[in-house]
Amino acid sequence: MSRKRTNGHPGDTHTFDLFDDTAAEMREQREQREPSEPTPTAATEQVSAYLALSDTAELLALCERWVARGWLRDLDRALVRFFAMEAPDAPPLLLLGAALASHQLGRGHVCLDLNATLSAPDFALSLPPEGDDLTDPPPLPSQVLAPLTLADWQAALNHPLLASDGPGNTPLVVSNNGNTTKLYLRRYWQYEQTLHQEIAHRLEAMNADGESALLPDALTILFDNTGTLDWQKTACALAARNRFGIITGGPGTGKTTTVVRLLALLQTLQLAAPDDQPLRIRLAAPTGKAAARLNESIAGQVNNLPIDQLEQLLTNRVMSEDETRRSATKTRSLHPVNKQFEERFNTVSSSAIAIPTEVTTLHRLLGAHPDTRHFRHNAANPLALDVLVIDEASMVDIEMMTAVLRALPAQAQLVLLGDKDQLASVEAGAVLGDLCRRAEAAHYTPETAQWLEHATGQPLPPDYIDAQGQPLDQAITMLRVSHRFNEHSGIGQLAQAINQPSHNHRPEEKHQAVNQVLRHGYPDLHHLTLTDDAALDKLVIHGSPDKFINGGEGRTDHNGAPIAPPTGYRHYLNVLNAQRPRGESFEESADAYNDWADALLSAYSHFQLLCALRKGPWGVEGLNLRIAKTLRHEKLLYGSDFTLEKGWYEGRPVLVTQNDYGLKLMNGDIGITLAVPDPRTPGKTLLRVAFPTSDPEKPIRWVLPSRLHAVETVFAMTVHKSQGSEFKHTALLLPPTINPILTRELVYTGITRARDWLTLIEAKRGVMNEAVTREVMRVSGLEGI
Ligand SMILES: Nc1ncnc2c1ncn2[C@@H]1O[C@H](COP(=O)(O)OP(=O)(O)OP(=O)(O)O)[C@@H](O)[C@H]1O
Repeated sequence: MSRKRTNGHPGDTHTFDLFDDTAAEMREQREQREPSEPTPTAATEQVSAYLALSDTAELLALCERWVARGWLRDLDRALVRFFAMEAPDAPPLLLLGAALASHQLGRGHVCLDLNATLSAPDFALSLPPEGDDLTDPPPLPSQVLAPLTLADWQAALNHPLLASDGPGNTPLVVSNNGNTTKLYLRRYWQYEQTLHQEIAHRLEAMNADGESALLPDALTILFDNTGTLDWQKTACALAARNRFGIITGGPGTGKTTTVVRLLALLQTLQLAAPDDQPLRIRLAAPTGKAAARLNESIAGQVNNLPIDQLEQLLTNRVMSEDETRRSATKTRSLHPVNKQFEERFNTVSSSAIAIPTEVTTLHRLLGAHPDTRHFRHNAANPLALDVLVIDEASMVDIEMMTAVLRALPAQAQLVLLGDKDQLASVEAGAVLGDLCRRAEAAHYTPETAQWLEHATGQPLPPDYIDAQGQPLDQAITMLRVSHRFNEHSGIGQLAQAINQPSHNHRPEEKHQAVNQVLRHGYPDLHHLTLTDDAALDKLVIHGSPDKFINGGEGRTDHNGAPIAPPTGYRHYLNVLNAQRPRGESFEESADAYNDWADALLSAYSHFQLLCALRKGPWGVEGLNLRIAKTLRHEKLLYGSDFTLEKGWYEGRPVLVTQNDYGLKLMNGDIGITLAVPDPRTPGKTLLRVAFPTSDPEKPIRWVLPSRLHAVETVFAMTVHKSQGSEFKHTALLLPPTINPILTRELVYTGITRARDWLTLIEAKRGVMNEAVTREVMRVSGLEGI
């Protein structure tokens, strides 16, 4: 094949004539085909594939076919159409790049990596869509891009109206770094630039707290000397030193525990300075569910803080200084925060060391304007705070993270908490994962190691010290010891085996490690390979406690408290029936109905089935209906097939899928549908959905089903939606065939939702092994900070 081509400069030619001769030949062949000829063969599809690179109309037609198949979004095609209209001389190859770059956003990537796309082109589209029967398929990207080199593609991206390498206002940005080329839509390139700059500025400006003479003593009060390297103490020290910090760790490694101590530490160091007011600290999480969970655990932990000892430390310090110069400080330092401050920041006590206990969502914190991308707080109207802590930061996408950093005052400190190995947000940008790529080996410089040893009294092992460490490395701590799952926990061991990065291990090694855990006979883990429907039905009804050692009896948690055996959905439906209030009037018996709903919601959190897919018999849609029918068969639910599939019925658990500020419901909230007395018709009932609130005065929000527009039944929940939640017994169902969505991150995220019990279900043996050796390819340019 001849490769006559130009470099696509508008001055050179108006058409990008890559493979021109071949394409012309092929077009001719196709035109000669009789209209009555049967459907296209592989050869004629190959013709379309080549034509798409030389002819804009052909490319648009191909995009159309991809959209019809669900491989590309309508949005992506619309963008390309628009570019083709605005710049008719745009090379088709540039337009193809734009379509694929736009498509990556819908799949979580902020840009298109051209090198990666050329080596695995079919990953650039949503292939294969669930349930596609693949008859008459359009050409695949691998067919379209087969003859292309990186240099060809780079040359085609050279179009002054549409693409530049950064400056200007072209809609596309091409970023060349060494041998890699990435194509961005400008907005996302801009987000990355802003994040880079904001984080780099904060890393340059260290906190005065890092120099405080009080730091080592305060850390000694907050952390017992265990004789081993305490990463939680290290995390607190580094976070106090830097204006930007990350604390990452798996489930139960003590992220919340650490951050509560960090807040006490920061407030103590602040009060030791002569002229400072208590810090204004805000806590936030990306979803309502995650915020509620942090709220709960923080409230529990704040009471265990050694506040008296920290206050004593402050008093001693003040007393030891020049009395006259410090007398004012003494009184002010230890003076409780005033009422207004307490109310504004919801601090826990009237102590001077004011620790906030209320967690808000990021949308609320920034002041989201419904239906726009804009927030009330931004660079021109920054947030009024000194410290912002964001939990579950792995779920924050690049757009939201940029909005947060833009709205943060320059002097304010940002601390991100999260599990770097979890699935990233479904929106574009795996910010936490990207920033933590080097967290495993720490890469602390000798200078940081020396400072840490002084602050914490702990020398760092040489493995974590690297003279080439980058500034960002110095602000990240990875917590490495799970306090919830010890070496006797199958959940913990499985998480660890799955989480070994594939580049360190051959797939067979990983399979072996995973299978060893599955076969070991851990008390909290059951591995189920489906051979018939009965086992799955039994699991969702009863939880199959008989499959666990001792029927799940006799286990205790790390604090010695007994763990109840695993349950299925019968558990909450029993509570629904057994504890139904007898009150005739919903209003007069409000407390009784609230207590009932509260007990029911708590019982619901004992079991959750998670799955990977949305569609098909192994996806949320198929499983929801199947489980509802199974529960009806057990006389635990009632309703026709139609009602169970599309309507409302008592016992229906629902998941909120979009924030609704009017109803005060957040994406991720779970509610349960209940029949309560109808105030207008005595003796009759009506359905209302009970949602938990964080308001002790009004613990349940009762909502009429007709007001709920973005909810879905949640007998089965996707792993993506389960992020930020945790269930006593989690059952993770993997479908029988491998699918691009099944990755190590997905399986890890699913199994770490389990608090006490995990049932891992393989619809067909072997899928788990395949899934755990496939990693999400995170494509972004967030590196080198
Ligand atoms: N250093 C420690 N020593 C003993 N127990 C600890 C320690 N740190 C945390 N814990 C306990 O371990 C459990 C998990 O801690 P925590 O909730 O802080 O972890 P986490 O990383 O925030 O968990 P997750 O996000 O998975 O819910 C808690 O019960 C906590 O009291």
